[in-house]
Amino acid sequence: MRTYDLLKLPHGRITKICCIGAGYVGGPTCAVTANKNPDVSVTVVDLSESRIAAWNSSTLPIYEPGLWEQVQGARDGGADRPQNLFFSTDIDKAIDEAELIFVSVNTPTKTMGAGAGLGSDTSYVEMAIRKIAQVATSDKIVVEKSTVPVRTAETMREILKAIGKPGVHFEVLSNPEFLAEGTAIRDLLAPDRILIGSLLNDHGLQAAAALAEVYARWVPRERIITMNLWSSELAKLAANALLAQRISSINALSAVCEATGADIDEIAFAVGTDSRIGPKMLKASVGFGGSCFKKDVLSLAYISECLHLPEVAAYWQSVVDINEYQKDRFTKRIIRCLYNTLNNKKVAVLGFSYKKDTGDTRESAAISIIDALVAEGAKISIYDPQVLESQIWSDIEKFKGARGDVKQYVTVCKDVYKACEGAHAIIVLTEWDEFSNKQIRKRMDWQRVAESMDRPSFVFDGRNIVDAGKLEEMGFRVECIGKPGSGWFKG
Ligand SMILES: NC(=O)C1=CN([C@@H]2O[C@H](COP(=O)(O)OP(=O)(O)OC[C@H]3O[C@@H](n4cnc5c(N)ncnc54)[C@H](O)[C@@H]3O)[C@@H](O)[C@H]2O)C=CC1
Ligand SMILES: O=C(O)[C@H]1O[C@H](OP(=O)(O)OP(=O)(O)OC[C@H]2O[C@@H](n3ccc(=O)[nH]c3=O)[C@H](O)[C@@H]2O)[C@H](O)[C@@H](O)[C@@H]1O
Repeated sequence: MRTYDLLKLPHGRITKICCIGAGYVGGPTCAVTANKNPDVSVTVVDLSESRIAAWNSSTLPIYEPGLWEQVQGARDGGADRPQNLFFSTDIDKAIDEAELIFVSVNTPTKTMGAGAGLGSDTSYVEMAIRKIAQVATSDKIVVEKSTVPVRTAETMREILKAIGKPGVHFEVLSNPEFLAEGTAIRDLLAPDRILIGSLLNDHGLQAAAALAEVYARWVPRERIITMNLWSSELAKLAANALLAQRISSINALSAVCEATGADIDEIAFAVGTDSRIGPKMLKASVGFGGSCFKKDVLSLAYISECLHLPEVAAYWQSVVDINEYQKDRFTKRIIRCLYNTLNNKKVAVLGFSYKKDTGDTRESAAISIIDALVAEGAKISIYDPQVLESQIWSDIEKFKGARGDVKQYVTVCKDVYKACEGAHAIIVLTEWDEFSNKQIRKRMDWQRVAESMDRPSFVFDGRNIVDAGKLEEMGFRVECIGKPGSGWFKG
């Protein structure tokens, strides 16, 4: 076996990067990497022809503030910079040409077999690894960017060794991604940390150093952390589990607030000023969504179960259980306030994405809440400033509560006023700035909405972004998360 040695890299450093998976992570991370490393060629590949075509067009496949500028600069080049970002479906060529390959494919929750509904489905990762092993004719650094169960790198190493061509050496690194959607570009440009896990032998450390060089072009050295492979893999799951646990904790407290007259925003402020707790990720909500929190917490619970740690598994499972409880509690409150019948009542849903500044709807609380309201016979009109109408219909088709054609019960509106016209209730499910009546600019005209609705007009704020007092002055009855509602004695 030829030994892997960084000095054998052309120019002694990374000059060509390939990224397998042109999704929410692969696209933005590579756009920033290419911008910050103009002398490195970065090719993002995907099985999906339509996704690659979109990345090569002026309508990118995902909405993310600041993404267009990053993509355009490196993809199209200009007078002062080369073209060094490419999107392609020629996976084999990109793999073979690169010295470093990011694996950034999806790792959803398993839907069948052992661990269905809990464990991570690593089949896309394995498919990508097998492809690398089959195609590579020169040494490669293979970087796990996807979030994976701890010790996945061991499986990757085994497959690469078994299938790879004789004399070709692969070094596997873990380099989990911590960006959040909606702030992806900001997070990538100024990350809290870059985490690189490697084997702690010479080859592993050399490969980690090569990857660190790529990031060091824009990330201060002290923020580039290196550690052993397994710690790095587990640290990613741990970070998401702890963040999700904070949200479930504050949401559990919000139930206590609603029963007592305490205010969850005041509680979050009071505890968040303790420097040991800190203020972030303490915003009570209708429940966390997104493609990762639920998936990664369940994955950690399943790993714990497989390691014969049932108490640990139950602990993490409870984070997801509270999240489901929060969505259910909010839905029941809506039904109760609307006099226990929603039959044929128009309900306007403002916001369909799982958080603001993204068009992503994966695991959005809106999906299960609307499903439950449809089951009660409500007529739902949905408005979201970014989610594509086709995406909303594709999510709604999976409804359990629908009777017959779902289009009898649901309409998708391009105009917020049309969505609210004649409604008995408005439900705010995403914290888009325009829904807040606290903002001066770009906000919707709540007075206009008040005049167009049926009475009594309810607002259920699942994000605590409205000023309830002001809306009550306009005649609304307002129910927020973790706060006394309009019906409360305010003494
Ligand atoms: N979405 C997010 O904000 C974050 C996601 N992550 C993790 O990053 C990974 C990727 O997530 P997303 O980018 O959101 O997923 P995504 O679903 O948006 O993108 C994954 C892409 O990989 C492609 N793909 C799958 N198998 C392939 C193969 N064998 N060859 C070529 N292309 C293939 C798919 O067609 C898809 O376009 C996941 O493990 C996720 O947990 C980590 C941090 C943030
Ligand atoms: O692994 C991942 O995919 C990513 O998951 C999250 O990022 P993301 O899901 O994009 O967005 P968050 O801002 O964390 O929000 C997740 C959900 O929690 C909700 N949330 C967030 C914060 C809060 O205080 N309260 C709250 O309800 C959001 O509305 C959203 O539905 C993590 O924040 C990222 O660090 C991580 O990289």
